Amino acid sequence: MRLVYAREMQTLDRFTIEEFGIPGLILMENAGRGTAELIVERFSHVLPQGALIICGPGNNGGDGFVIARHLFQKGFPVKIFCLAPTEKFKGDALINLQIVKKMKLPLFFVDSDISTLRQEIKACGLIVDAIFGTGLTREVGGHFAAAIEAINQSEKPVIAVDIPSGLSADSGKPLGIAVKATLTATMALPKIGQVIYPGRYYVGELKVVDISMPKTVIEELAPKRFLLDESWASKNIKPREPESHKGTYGHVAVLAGSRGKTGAAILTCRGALRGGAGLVTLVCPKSLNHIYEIALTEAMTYPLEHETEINSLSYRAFDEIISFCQGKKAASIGPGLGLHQETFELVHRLVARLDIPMVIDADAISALAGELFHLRRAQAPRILTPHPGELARLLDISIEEIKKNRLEIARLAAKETESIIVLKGAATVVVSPDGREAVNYSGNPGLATGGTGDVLTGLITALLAQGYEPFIAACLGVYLHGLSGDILAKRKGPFGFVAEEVAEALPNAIKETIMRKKLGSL
Ligand SMILES: NC(=O)C1=CN([C@@H]2O[C@H](COP(=O)(O)OP(=O)(O)OC[C@H]3O[C@@H](n4cnc5c(N)ncnc54)[C@H](O)[C@@H]3O)[C@@H](O)[C@H]2O)[C@H](O)CC1
Ligand SMILES: [K+]
Repeated sequence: MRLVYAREMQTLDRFTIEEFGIPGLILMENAGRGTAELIVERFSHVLPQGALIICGPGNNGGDGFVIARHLFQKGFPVKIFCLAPTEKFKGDALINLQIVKKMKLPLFFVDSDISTLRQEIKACGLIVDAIFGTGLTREVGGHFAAAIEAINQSEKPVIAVDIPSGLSADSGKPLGIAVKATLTATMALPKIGQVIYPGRYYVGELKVVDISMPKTVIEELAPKRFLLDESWASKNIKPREPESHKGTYGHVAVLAGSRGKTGAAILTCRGALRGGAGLVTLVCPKSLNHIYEIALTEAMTYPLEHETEINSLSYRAFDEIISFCQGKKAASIGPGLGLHQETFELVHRLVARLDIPMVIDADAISALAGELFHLRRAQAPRILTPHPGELARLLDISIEEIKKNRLEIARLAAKETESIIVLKGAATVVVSPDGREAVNYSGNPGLATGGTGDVLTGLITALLAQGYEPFIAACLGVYLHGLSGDILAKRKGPFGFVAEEVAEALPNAIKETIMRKKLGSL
């Protein structure tokens, strides 16, 4: 599903109305009817106590009038509270206000004194928040803020129309105050601010309402920005053909590990194996080989003579590594690699010269700080998987700057490095230099434990080795990795599971996603 900013949504809206001639009133009717049907489906147990629809002055309020009308038609008691006088309403919203007036639905107008509204909030079964949608332009104040505060204190089920009122559809931050919804019924497409933090806290469960915006409008005009959820993943995962063998799924080379950090190499191999690579070989310093021979069963090792005094790989092994990688389908480099100058020199040369797709993580990202031109000389796709600290070092900016707008900075990084950027965190974003981007919707804080990044690196490399197009490999890896964490959070608990288990749960995540694909095709 595509992800949009408010202004992009408004353009799609306008195009639908002006180019396809679908009147805004039809869109509003579909928006309101679809939301009313969702409310009946999910909240019929509290509807008999009455639905309280709170409307703002714009088309979001207009949606609210349509919802009230449809709930009334289905026999449920409704009460409509308008936070603006009739003369403030225009266009489709005004038309729907006049309809509910003619139908004599219970309709009240409030301004500064919201005492009546407070009483109704206490007495109702559920609240429909139709105050502001994508037209929110400034900090919420006055009686609008008081109403939102009363809604949040009510502990009633709250259905946000299009977006929780007060939440910025773009930044995902509240403009002063925002409704904390139980469920958000968003029109046509999810908005960026709903799927990143803190927006996700305010949205509750997110459901998309089809308002009959023509598919071609979305496919041709909507930005190539994707929400990585189970529907996206089930469309992009490829089930296996019966006539296949290890070679079909590629041989992954892992360049990782050094003294004291052998676990990172082992976890990367585990991620690659559980991610479906046909074969995995760990290229390692000879002095550590005996450790890996014991720790790794399904993965092979390729021990190298040349190593540094901290038992890390050295550029002196460059030629040998290049010849070993002939015929391999993809490589991981970085986890636990060490920060030795000779290792950094090796990273520079391999990133520029190794002509197979490569996932660059951890110490290999640190090696590229101030050396981005090696990436620009790359002869095959590069995927970088930094956490905010690593990206801050790579771009020589502060972590605060990254936290302020993760997607913006990831775009800058993709451009500067001419590589795909996976900026890990809540929520992980994937940005490609060709303009495609994605926000991950799976995962949870239980994944914030050492080594899960190594598993992700191996997993993405395995997907590259199986022939997934690099941007898809990065997105599918991020999604499956997060889903593994969700499976573990359900099965074991909100945190306390470890990286090894995330690798082990990958087959379950793959199964769930493929099952969903099969169901989707039924
Ligand atoms: N395809 C679709 O997505 C459709 C969406 N619909 C609904 O329309 C709204 C957007 O409507 P719009 O009139 O542009 O704005 P809002 O209703 O969100 O409200 C803005 C309204 O309020 C005023 N305002 C803005 N900020 C503040 C503030 N802080 N304090 C006070 N007043 C404020 C502003 O001047 C406007 O008048 C969308 O979200 C959907 O719900 C269509 O119904 C169907 C198609
Ligand atoms: K709203």
